This record gives sequence, structure tokens and C-alpha cells, in this order.
Amino acid sequence: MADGLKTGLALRDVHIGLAGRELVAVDLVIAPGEIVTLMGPSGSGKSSLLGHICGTLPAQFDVSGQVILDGRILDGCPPQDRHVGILFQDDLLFPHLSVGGNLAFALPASIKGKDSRRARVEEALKSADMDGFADRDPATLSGGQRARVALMRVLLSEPCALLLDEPFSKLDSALRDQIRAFVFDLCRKNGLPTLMVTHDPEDGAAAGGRVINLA
Ligand SMILES: Nc1ncnc2c1ncn2[C@@H]1O[C@H](COP(=O)(O)OP(=O)(O)OP(=O)(O)O)[C@@H](O)[C@H]1O
Repeated sequence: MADGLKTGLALRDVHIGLAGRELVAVDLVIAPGEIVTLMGPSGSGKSSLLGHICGTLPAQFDVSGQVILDGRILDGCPPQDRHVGILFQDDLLFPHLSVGGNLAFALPASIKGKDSRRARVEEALKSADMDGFADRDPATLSGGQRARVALMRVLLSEPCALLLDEPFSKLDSALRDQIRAFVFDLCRKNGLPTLMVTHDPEDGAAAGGRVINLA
């Protein structure tokens, strides 16, 4: 991080176009711990904007403007060096790894030593109310447990910002309320500027922050 200051995620005059047509135009600052909801019709460019922030947008898109995270300009930076976490609706856990193995996989290499890494995994499971699940096969988890492990896996990678791409749409309504509260609480506690794409107005209402509509 350039100066170590948590200043949030800034999208400065960001434009995304495809085949000569403008898809997205945004100018927005998301403060640390703030959750901004992004809505809009199918094809309006919501996922493309998330891809642009992560650095995974295909080359055929035209982009301009700047993406700045905690003072670092992300444009041109490889995805793995951006420190942006993303959670999708279909976030799959690696089936050949245990729950603990899935979580350990996300830990930065800077956390050294088997014991320290194991301790970070145990701590993450505890905060997801899943103590003792480290050796479990992901196939044996409920949908809600899988969603919580997927979120912990993103958080263990120590992101400086979080992107949510319809993360609750596959959960049934009772579980959705519970997982939403869990995710939003962790975004705020970790001071993560968060941008959530959704088609469900209830997600935006539950987040309680600004809602931006892409036409
Ligand atoms: N890899 C790609 N290559 C070419 N065009 C793409 C690619 N990904 C998306 N598009 C096009 O870009 C436009 C925006 O797509 P995008 O997925 O960003 O929309 P969205 O708002 O997230 O839609 P949805 O709500 O349906 O997920 C669409 O016209 C889509 O067909």
C-alpha cells in the first residue's frame, strides 16, 4: 500500500464501452466499511465494472478513468497484486481440499509456519461459527456453511476492498437474511469498501447504504 492509509475505493470518471457503445459511466468513492449497492438491468455492465476493478475485464472492452484503492492506482496492475476480493453466487470450494485446506489456500505467503497458518484458519472458522470444521469435506456442508466458508476464504486473502456479485441469489430466503447479515457485518468490521451487484432490492435495503442504478 502506498501510504498505509485506508482511504477506500475510488472510481474516478470510469467509463467502460464495448463495440463503440458506452456501457458504464461512474464517478464514485466508497469509504472504508461502506457498502454500495449496484443495480441495473441485465447486460447494463454491472459484472463488467467488477471485472474492471479486479483487473479481469477482457481486452475487447474500452476503458478510461482511474480505479484507486487506498491511494494506489490499480489500472495496469496485475489482478493478484490488486488486493481486491470478489465473492460470486457460485463460489465453489475446491472439492479435493478439506474446509481447512480451502481456507489455508487463500492465506498470503507472508504468513509463514504451519502453526501460524493453522491458527489463522481456526480463527476464521470460529468467527464463522464453524469451530471444528477444518477437516470436513466441503461436500458435506450445508449451503449456508459453504457460503460462510467462501466468504472467510476471501477475507483470509486480506483484501483491501470487497466486490460481491449477486452473492445471495442462490440461497433460500431464511438463509439469505442470515448470510447477508454475516457478510455485511464482516465488511464493516474489517473496514472494507464494498461494492455489491444485485438484482434484489432487498439486498440493497439490508445493506442500508447508497444504491446506484446503471440504466
Ligand atoms: N467476455 C465478454 N466478451 C464480450 N462481451 C461480453 C463479455 N462479458 C460480457 N459481455 C457483454 O457486455 C455487456 C455487459 O455484460 P455484464 O455481464 O457486465 O452485464 P450485467 O449488468 O452484469 O448483466 P447481468 O445482470 O445479466 O449479470 C453485455 O452486452 C454482455 O453481452
